[in-house]
Amino acid sequence: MPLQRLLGHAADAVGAVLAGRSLTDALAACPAPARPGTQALAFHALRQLGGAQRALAHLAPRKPPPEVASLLLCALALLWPQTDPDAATPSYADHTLVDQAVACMRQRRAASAGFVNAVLRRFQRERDALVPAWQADDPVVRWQHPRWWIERLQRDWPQHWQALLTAANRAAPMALRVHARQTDAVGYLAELAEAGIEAEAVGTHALVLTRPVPVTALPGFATGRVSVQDLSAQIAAPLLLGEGADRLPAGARVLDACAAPGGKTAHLLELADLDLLALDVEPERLARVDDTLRRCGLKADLKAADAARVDRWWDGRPFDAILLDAPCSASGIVRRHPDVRWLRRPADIDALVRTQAGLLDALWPLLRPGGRLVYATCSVFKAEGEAQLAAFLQRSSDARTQAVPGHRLGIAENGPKTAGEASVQPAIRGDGFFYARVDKIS
Ligand SMILES: C[S@@+](CC[C@H](N)C(=O)[O-])C[C@H]1O[C@@H](n2cnc3c(N)ncnc32)[C@H](O)[C@@H]1O
Repeated sequence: MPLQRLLGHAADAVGAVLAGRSLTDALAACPAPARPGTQALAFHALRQLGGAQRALAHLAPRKPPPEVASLLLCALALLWPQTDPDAATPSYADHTLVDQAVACMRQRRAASAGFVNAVLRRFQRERDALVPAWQADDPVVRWQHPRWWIERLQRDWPQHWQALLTAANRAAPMALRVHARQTDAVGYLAELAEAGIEAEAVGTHALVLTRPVPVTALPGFATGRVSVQDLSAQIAAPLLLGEGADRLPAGARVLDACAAPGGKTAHLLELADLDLLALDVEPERLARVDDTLRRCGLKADLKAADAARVDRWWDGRPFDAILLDAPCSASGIVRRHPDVRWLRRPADIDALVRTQAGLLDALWPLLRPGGRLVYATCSVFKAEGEAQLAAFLQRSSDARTQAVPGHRLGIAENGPKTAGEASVQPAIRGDGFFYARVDKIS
């Protein structure tokens, strides 16, 4: 597919994000054959958006129309000098990029093609002086995140905020979970090798691919032999199930309160025979849980409901275990969703914290004495993790926790916390997550 077409689609996607839509939705509107290439360009543009916006404001003081601005932002991001050797950068020669951006603009809005050409060529000429100066005086340019986000990480993680922001701009590895009832990581590694796919086993049922592939290329994907799931997301099911004397008995009654698209639901059922109820407030998303379970040959009761409105869905029978994988800022998975940092506002975090607390308070009474609840968020913000848990423990006298594993930052400095994980290399660590298991005193 010619670069000029991909640039046009990427500009549409970035324009949609700037207008407040999610990148996932924006990419769904892109023609299927162009989607992988468009996604690579849009990911790159959003990972350099702080710098590209500063460059555009400097080079075009009079705001260009949105369709011109979004194309320029994509091209400026691609011309942005890359200082992180581990960053994933689409590699195009500068002159090809400029030519193709101009050709794209000529097709879309011929009157602006000369302007696009002038802005991009001037950036090429002046960037060696401009970029270091902007990086020195503006954290948004230096770290490519909104200022409030950087400040929150500085407050929460005074030792780790720089490593977190650097990691957030790298590509995420493709991690897999094999179906424990069908095979294990070592067995599946052999199947991958036969299919010519390079990977490393990083746990009994977990693997990481050297290079991402389409899921349809994975042996047995259609029949549930393998699923795509980040390494940190794979902590939830074993944490809820426990081990040894602490292991949940077969037939235990389990609630997965925020289940869609069903990655953790399937993992739980692959590892244990459970009487499991999976809820999600969004019926269309709940349908994806159904798809996941069918593909993996697993069964659960599914209900579309607001978990916090207990009177609308609970039959009065207490649960032995509850997984609350709560809605959150997604600040731990920005590697996979580079739009999230630009879409969120500080007030969203406060609202999410209130929602999470409401869910914890509504679900806790549904747990039998002696039961356990795992609270999880894919966030690195303490307000959605440590602080949320501390507040819950303070108002719940019958709750006990070891607060383990706590915040998982997805960076080497946050060291391995569970035995099976010691072999995972820093470069292939999981997403940022928070996990706590809370037990109800009997
Ligand atoms: C982090 S995702 C869950 C991911 C899922 N556990 C998995 O592993 O595939 C959060 C989910 O919570 C759902 N949700 C948000 N508020 C909810 C509520 N009040 N009750 C039930 N589900 C809710 C969202 O629709 C979303 O699907």
